[in-house]
Amino acid sequence: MSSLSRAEYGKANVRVFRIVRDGKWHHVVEYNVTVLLQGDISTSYTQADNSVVVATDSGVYLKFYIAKISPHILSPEKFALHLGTFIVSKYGHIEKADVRVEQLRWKRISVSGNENGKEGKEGGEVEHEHAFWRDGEEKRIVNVVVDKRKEKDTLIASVSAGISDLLVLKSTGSSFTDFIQDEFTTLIPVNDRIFSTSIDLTYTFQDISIPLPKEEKKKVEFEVVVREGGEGYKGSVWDEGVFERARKATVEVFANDESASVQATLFKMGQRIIEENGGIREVRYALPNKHYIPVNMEYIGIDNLTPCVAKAEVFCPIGAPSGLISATISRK
Ligand SMILES: O=c1[nH]c(=O)c2[nH]c(=O)[nH]c2[nH]1
Repeated sequence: MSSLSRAEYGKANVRVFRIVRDGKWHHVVEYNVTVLLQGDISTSYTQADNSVVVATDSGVYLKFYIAKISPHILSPEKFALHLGTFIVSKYGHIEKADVRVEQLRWKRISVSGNENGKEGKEGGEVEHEHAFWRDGEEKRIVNVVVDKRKEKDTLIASVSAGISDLLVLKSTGSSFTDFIQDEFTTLIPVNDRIFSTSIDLTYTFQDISIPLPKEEKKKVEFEVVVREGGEGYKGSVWDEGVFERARKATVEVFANDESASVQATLFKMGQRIIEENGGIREVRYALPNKHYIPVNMEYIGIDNLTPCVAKAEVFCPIGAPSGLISATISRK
């Protein structure tokens, strides 16, 4: 005997690009959007009953639709909430929408003079009105789960956000000593080493509750959600500053910390984000320790390791294996 214990489905990685025109001053966002749905859909698996299926293909146009109509499109958190809220309130039998948005990093190109940009200081650089460049593979990540099962007449949304694929490296200011020495230990303790990682950060806000309007339960207006200080609103999920503060805290601690280990630096990063952002209840990092191995060049008659390994100048970056250091830091 067997039974269906969990089911969710949807369309993954729908690519959406949107321009918002403020006269000649354009804003652009590019998102990869994934939405997975749960609800009263089990018969589609167990009885081949497609009458309960919102086709994943429709999911593509639902995303384009909200990208077109949402006044919140430039904020990935609000866009994700708008999309999730719209879906669970439109389809009565869909109880939960799990929305993931990855925002690619398009930044304004700076140019000399002020022909096509905001007025800058004479001879200085100005931001261009409508020209952008991709600033690496880094992504801003948002995960929103909108759930209408938890409480009667209320949608509960959990919101987390963060960063992925932010590659950083420092060439000193990092050591790793005093670790366990036994018959398996080959690593040499060092007071000075390269520290490089690809930052994967997730911070989680307090849950938000969105009251369903009494008369028309099927038609939740997103405006209910964004009303500042609304019921259940306890933090700064709407505050665009959170992302920039969390990013700055992460890279500043990385750069300035005299690191005793990836673990110790990670904890300091998380502590600073919690301290600086009242609406965040939890921070999680996953940091691969990307190894750079000093090269022994004796084979070709060159000394690269004197007076010690820490003074090496030529290194071989290693793709795999890497250490993987992860932790969650929570508000007390
Ligand atoms: O910062 C580090 N933490 C570790 O747990 C570890 N293990 C290792 O081999 N190198 C390092 N570096």
